[in-house]
Amino acid sequence: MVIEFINVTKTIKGHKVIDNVNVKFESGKIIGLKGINGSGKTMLMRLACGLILPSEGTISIDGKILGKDITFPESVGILIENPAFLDGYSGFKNLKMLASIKNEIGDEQIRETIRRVGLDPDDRRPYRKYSLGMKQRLGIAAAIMEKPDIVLLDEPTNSLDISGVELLKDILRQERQRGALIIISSHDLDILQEVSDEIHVMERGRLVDHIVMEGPDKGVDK
Ligand SMILES: Nc1ncnc2c1ncn2[C@@H]1O[C@H](COP(=O)(O)OP(=O)(O)OP(=O)(O)O)[C@@H](O)[C@H]1O
Repeated sequence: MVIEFINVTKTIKGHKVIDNVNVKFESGKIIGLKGINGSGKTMLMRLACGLILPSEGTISIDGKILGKDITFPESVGILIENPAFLDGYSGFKNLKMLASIKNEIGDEQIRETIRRVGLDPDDRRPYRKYSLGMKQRLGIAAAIMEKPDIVLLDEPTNSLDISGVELLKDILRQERQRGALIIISSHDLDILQEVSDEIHVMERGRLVDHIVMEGPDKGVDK
């Protein structure tokens, strides 16, 4: 699986929020996007999954151009900004509703994913009673439950406590092992350095630096 951006620019209300980006992301890697607030990380992720289309240039998934050959990537899990869950439903019921769209996974896989993010599948409390960290964990669960080829996580460490961050790091490594292409954004360089195989630094809608990480844990050594 390859996502390729060629000369991609996105202009919103006369403002270049993404400015001539050329980049290739490949399966089996954790790609970190680093940048301050407003640098364009969320926009890049929205573009990568077809939620918005470029004003100029092309984005392709395995050679198929988004907005032309395909509307969305076939298999993608997304956590971008606040996950949209139903307040009155439990975590399990929310995930079950989302899973019913594709109808690819059963109850046990949903329960297993809820456990993976450190929540209790038998917790009957409605989503509105969840803490911020629990909401974030459920959002991560929704993104990975169907074992998608592409996993996009925008600031996944937001609201997570230390144990949540550790859990997320394990999940990211397991997802890479499975062969997924994972893109995560963060303003926290330490976390990105720990898990990423590559880090792209964004500034004012541009990719200004590309760091390839090395180490026993990194995909580049495999
Ligand atoms: N709906 C919109 N209309 C106009 N400009 C927008 C809109 N949404 C975002 N922008 C602008 O796009 C730029 C990139 O925003 P983006 O949300 O991608 O940044 P980010 O790196 O994800 O920041 P953060 O860390 O704050 O989430 C910013 O300058 C922002 O003001």
